[in-house]
Amino acid sequence: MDINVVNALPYEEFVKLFGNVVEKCPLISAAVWSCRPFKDLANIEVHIAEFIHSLPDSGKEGILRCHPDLAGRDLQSGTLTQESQEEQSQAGMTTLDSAEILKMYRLNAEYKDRFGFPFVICARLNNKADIVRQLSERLKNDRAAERERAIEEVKKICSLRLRNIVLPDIQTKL
Ligand SMILES: NC(=O)N[C@H]1NC(=O)NC1=O
Repeated sequence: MDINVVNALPYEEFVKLFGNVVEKCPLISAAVWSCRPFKDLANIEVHIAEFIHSLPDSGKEGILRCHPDLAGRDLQSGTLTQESQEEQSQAGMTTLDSAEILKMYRLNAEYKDRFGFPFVICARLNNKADIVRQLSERLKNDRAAERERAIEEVKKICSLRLRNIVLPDIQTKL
């Protein structure tokens, strides 16, 4: 998709297309629409990142709370967004055995107890062993460092989702 096509999209179409590049946060694409014209895809990412970084800590934590747990209840009940379903599937979260599901459940609960928001990681860039290891390691961070770390993961997820929309025929890697 040419950047000129993106720049010509009316607000409603833009939000319909890009509304879930940050999970369940269409407000972000709604805000970024007014930054048009974009130079290129990377420029859309820059505006999204600037918007996220301009938020107070409560806003950043709100973004994190919009993310479903990895291998959590939404996955088990089939209520993930299509993007999240594909990402979790790619990371092997849809084929865990019951012991692995229980382990993820316990680690996710411990993380949420400690930080007050869910563990977020770019599933498409990690396999299940990476995810379990990082969940355990990041539990040792303090809340401020972990908030920033998790927001960096949101930006990676966003970047891959944007590429999937704008460059769907190209195998995308960060
Ligand atoms: N909790 C969490 O990391 N969720 C996600 N990560 C990802 O890549 N897609 C998600 O839904």
